Amino acid sequence: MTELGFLGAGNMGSAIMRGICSSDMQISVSAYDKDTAKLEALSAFGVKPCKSECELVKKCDYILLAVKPQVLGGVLDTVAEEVTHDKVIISICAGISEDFIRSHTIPSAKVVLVMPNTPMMLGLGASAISRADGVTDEEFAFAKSVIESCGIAEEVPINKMKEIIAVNGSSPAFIYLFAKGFVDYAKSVDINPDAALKLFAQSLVGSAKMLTDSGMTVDELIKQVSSPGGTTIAGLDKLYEGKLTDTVDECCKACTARAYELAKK
Ligand SMILES: NC(=O)C1=CN([C@@H]2O[C@H](COP(=O)(O)OP(=O)(O)OC[C@H]3O[C@@H](n4cnc5c(N)ncnc54)[C@H](OP(=O)(O)O)[C@@H]3O)[C@@H](O)[C@H]2O)C=CC1
Ligand SMILES: O=C(O)[C@@H]1CCC=N1
Repeated sequence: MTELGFLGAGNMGSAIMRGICSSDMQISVSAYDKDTAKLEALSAFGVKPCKSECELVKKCDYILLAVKPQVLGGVLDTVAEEVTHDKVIISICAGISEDFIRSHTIPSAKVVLVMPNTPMMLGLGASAISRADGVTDEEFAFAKSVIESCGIAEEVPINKMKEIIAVNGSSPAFIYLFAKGFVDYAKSVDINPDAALKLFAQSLVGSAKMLTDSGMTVDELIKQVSSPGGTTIAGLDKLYEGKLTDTVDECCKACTARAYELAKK
């Protein structure tokens, strides 16, 4: 049976493990985390705890790196001797490149890079995925199926894995901040914030479905809501005046710049 192991069982690692363990994938899942309480919680899903990073890497065919980028170099140095040519390393660490992983393990390490997002916790994740040279079609298909156990996955060129972070990895936070603006407004005009949050959240779900399923472009969808002389145009004018799309562009660029900084650590 294929052995998949997780280094790190925090927010993202545990979300992916729960996704796999609730799917019909016939694989053995193991994990190591410094916090043994996290491993105990996952044992209820059938995840086997390991006592060290090295024990995990030694036993597994696929190793999924789910620690913070800032500690990854040290973790890889610890396990480097256990990384062999037949193992596949799947990394979800923001900013981390295949070269970084290879420089801390072996030059020919097989690497799959993934940028997931927190909606994975509900099985509604959106992950960008890419493979470095040397990963076979079969190995890549396996890695993709692991990620797809908790949402959708889209292949992205490997040299765009830092740029994509703003679009799906970090964007849930940007969307939540946007939601906060609407709920705060509702409160300010004496509307129950819980009702407002439900209405705004359902508007997000519905709008997302329109984006993917209506067959219309983003501009056409905006126009469809904007009755001539109506309320939407009045609101949109303020967003254009505030240069919302320029601010989003700056936000994405800052996100990408930080990913390049993390890549150097
Ligand atoms: N959160 C997000 O929205 C996203 C995160 N990512 C990436 O996912 C990765 C994990 O993020 P996230 O799950 O949020 O972080 P968490 O802090 O929730 O999880 C990381 C876990 O790794 C543990 N850990 C630290 N050192 C080791 C070690 N040597 N061996 C094993 N486990 C260790 C941490 O323990 P302790 O807390 O005790 O240090 C923690 O439990 C990051 O690289 C991040 O860039 C990618 C996309 C989205
Ligand atoms: O903020 C971060 O660095 C991680 C990567 C994408 C979302 N969270």
